[in-house]
Amino acid sequence: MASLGEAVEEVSEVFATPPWGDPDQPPYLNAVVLASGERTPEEWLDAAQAIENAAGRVRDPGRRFGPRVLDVDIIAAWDDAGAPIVSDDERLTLPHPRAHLRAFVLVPWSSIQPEAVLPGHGRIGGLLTGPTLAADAREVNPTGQSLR
Ligand SMILES: Nc1ncnc2c1ncn2[C@@H]1O[C@H](COP(=O)(O)OP(=O)(O)OP(=O)(O)O)[C@@H](O)[C@H]1O
Ligand SMILES: Nc1nc2c(c(=O)[nH]1)N=C(CO)CN2
Repeated sequence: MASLGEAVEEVSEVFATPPWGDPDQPPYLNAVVLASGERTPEEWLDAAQAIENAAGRVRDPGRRFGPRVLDVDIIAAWDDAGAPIVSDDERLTLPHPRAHLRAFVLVPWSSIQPEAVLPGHGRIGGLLTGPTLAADAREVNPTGQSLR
């Protein structure tokens, strides 16, 4: 967080979440950060990966959704005019291709920006109360902890 400095606008509290995609691992701790600034989306990804590397992130190619010490994803980005940035690039896909399936992303995001829209998928409140995610959302629990 300190490395993002004044770019940070809002930070959700930390939520305890059941592991998604690979159940044989402990619960995760997830939070969402809203940030702004002059960085391009690729520069935000560079910053995210630098934070992961500094935390000692090691990738296990045999375990796609396995445990990790820290994972920082770019969920969505908007240009200066407020238009969503869309990218099919493998290095940076925007919006994040699995964000709409993940209560562990949408519940923390909703807690700091309840009216937010995930580009291409609609209001996050609608996603969270829909048939796919409502049950998952009930298992995302606030911890009272803060990243700040
Ligand atoms: N929106 C994005 N945010 C973060 N990484 C992305 C994004 N789009 C593509 N990538 C690429 O995905 C690669 C794998 O990232 P990572 O290891 O964090 O995936 P993961 O966290 O295991 O899975 P997931 O992407 O489903 O959360 C990164 O090297 C990065 O270049
Ligand atoms: N609850 C939860 N599950 C996950 C998470 C995560 O951040 N939270 N990240 C993953 C890697 O993409 C795989 N599964």
